[in-house]
Amino acid sequence: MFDFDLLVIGSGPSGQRAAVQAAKLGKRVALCENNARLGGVCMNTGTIPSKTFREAVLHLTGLRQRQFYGQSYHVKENVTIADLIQHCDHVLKTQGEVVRDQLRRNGITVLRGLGRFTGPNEVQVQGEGGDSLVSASFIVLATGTTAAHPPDVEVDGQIVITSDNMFGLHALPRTMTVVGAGVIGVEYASMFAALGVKVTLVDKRHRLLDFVDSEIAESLSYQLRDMGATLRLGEEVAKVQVEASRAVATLKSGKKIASDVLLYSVGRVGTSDSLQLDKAGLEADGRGRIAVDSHFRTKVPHIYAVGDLIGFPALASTSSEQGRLAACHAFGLTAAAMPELLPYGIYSVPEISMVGRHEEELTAAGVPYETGIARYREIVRGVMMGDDSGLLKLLFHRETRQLLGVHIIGTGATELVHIGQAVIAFGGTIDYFIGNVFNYPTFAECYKVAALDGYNKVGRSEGAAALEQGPVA
Ligand SMILES: Cc1cc2nc3c(=O)[nH]c(=O)nc-3n(C[C@H](O)[C@H](O)[C@H](O)COP(=O)(O)OP(=O)(O)OC[C@H]3O[C@@H](n4cnc5c(N)ncnc54)[C@H](O)[C@@H]3O)c2cc1C
Ligand SMILES: NC(=O)c1ccc[n+]([C@@H]2O[C@H](COP(=O)([O-])OP(=O)(O)OC[C@H]3O[C@@H](n4cnc5c(N)ncnc54)[C@H](O)[C@@H]3O)[C@@H](O)[C@H]2O)c1
Repeated sequence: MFDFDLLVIGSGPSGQRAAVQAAKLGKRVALCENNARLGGVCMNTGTIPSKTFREAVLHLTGLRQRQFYGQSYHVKENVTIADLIQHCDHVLKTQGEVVRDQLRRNGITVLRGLGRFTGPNEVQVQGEGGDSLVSASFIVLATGTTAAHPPDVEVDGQIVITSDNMFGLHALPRTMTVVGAGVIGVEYASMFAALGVKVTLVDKRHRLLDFVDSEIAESLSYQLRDMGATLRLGEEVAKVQVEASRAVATLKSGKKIASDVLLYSVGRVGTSDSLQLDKAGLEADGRGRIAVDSHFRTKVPHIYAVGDLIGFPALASTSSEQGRLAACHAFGLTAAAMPELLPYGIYSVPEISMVGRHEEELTAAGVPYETGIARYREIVRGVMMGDDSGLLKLLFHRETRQLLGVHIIGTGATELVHIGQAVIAFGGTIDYFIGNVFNYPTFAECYKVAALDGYNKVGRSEGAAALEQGPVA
C-alpha cells in the first residue's frame, strides 16, 4: 500500500541507526537527506570534525610533550587552519565512505533532497532533480539541530561564526571571543587557547558547566586560564557587531570585547521548520523540538522522532540508540529501554568525563558518601604521558561502599570512564578495584589508587571487608 515500510528523514547517527535496524528486520527502507554529504551534524560539522580538530591541535602543538621538552616545544611552528582541516578532511572522507557503504549494503534507498510532509504518511522530497512524493507505513524524524542565534546576531562565517561554520574559517585568528560556555563553547575555547589564540570565554552563568562536578569544573577553569584564556563568567552578551573587520561583543555590564573572530555558542534549536509538521498533525515547541513518549513515538502513532530533535541529552551516542529503539518499536521487536546510566564526555583540553551522580546531587539527596581520589601525577602512566594535572574521583556510599559516581579530568578520561560505568551498572562496590589486578602501567590504575584512598578515609571498621574478603567478582 505504501512505497516503503519505513521512511527516515535525516542521516545523522539517529537516522542511520533507525534505517539500518529496520533493514536488518527485512523492511523496505528509504532515508531522505538534504545535505550533499550524508552523516548529519555529527559527521559534517559537529562531533567528528570537532574531535578530529582537537586531535590535530594536540598533535601539532606538541602540548602533551611540553612537560619533557619545555613550554616552547611545538611539533610544527605556525600551525595553520589548513593543517588542522587537512586532518579533519581525511577522517571525514573515510567515515563518509563507511556510512555510504553501510546504507548500500543494507539495501537502504537514499533520497536526496529536503523532506516535508504533505500528509501523515506522505513526504515530498524536494531535490535538485525535481520533486518526488514518497509514502511509508512508518516515518522516523531525525532532522537534528542547528546553531541558535538571535536575528540581530549576524553570522557571516568569518568574523562571527557558529560551530556549524567553524570549518569554513580562512585563517586562524589571533584573538577569539567565545559567547556561551556550554559544551561547545568550552571545547572550542580550550582548543583555540591550546593553539595560542587569546581566547575570552563569556557566559551568563557564574561557573563553567554546571552539570559537571565542581572540583572538576574548577580544575578546568584553572587550566584554561593557565593556557592564557580569560573567563568572563556571570556576564551576559547583549549585542554582537562587526566594526572595522573585528567582532565586538557588548556585555550587559557595559564592557566591550573586541576580537578577530567571535564564536556564538549559546545552544541549538531543532531543525523542524522545513518539515511542514502541521500536514502530519504535529507541531514543535518554541525551540523546534518534537515531543515523544518513552518509545520515541510522537502523538501521531506511526511517526517517531529521535536524536537531537527531541532534546536532552542530545548526544551522538544517545541519538543512535534512540534511532535503533524507535525502529524496533515500530516493527514490534522487543528491545531493552534506553539505559538511565549514561556516560558524558567533554572533549575540552584537558578532557572530562563522568558517569553516575556528583557530590552536589548526593549532598542534596542526603546520601552518606565518601570520595576516593587518584591524581595522575601519582600514576606512572600519567607521568610518562606528561599529564600531571589529571584527576580521577570516585564517589561511594560510606556504609555499603557501593560506587555512586566517577568523575575524571585528564588524558583518556572519556575512555577510562567506562570501567566505572560497568561497575555502577552492575551495582558494584569499590572493593572491586581493591581486590582485582589491573594492567600496569595504565591510567586504569587510578581506580585502584582512588579506591584505596576512599577505603582509608572510611576507616578499617567500615572498609575492612574489602581487603579481607579478597578479590570480588
Ligand atoms: C560542535 C559539536 C560537537 C559535538 N560533539 C559531540 C561529542 O563529542 N559527542 C557526542 O556524543 N555528541 C556531540 N555532539 C552532538 C551530536 O553531534 C548530535 O547529538 C548528533 O549529531 C545528533 O544526531 P541526529 O541524528 O539527531 O541528527 P544530526 O546529526 O543533526 O543530523 C540531522 C540531519 O538531518 C538532515 N535534515 C534536516 N532537515 C531535513 C529535511 N527536512 N529533509 C532532509 N534532511 C534533513 C540534516 O541535513 C542533517 O544531515 C556535538 C555537536 C556539535 C554541534
Ligand atoms: N562532548 C559532547 O558531548 C558535546 C560536544 C559539543 C556539543 N554537544 C551538544 O551540543 C549541545 C549544544 O551545546 P552548546 O554549548 O551550544 O549549548 P549549551 O546550551 O550547552 O550552552 C550554552 C551556554 O550559553 C550561555 N549563554 C546563552 N546566552 C548567552 C549570552 N547572551 N551571553 C552569555 N552566555 C550565554 C548559557 O548560559 C549556556 O551556558 C549540547 O547540549 C550537547 O548536546 C555535545
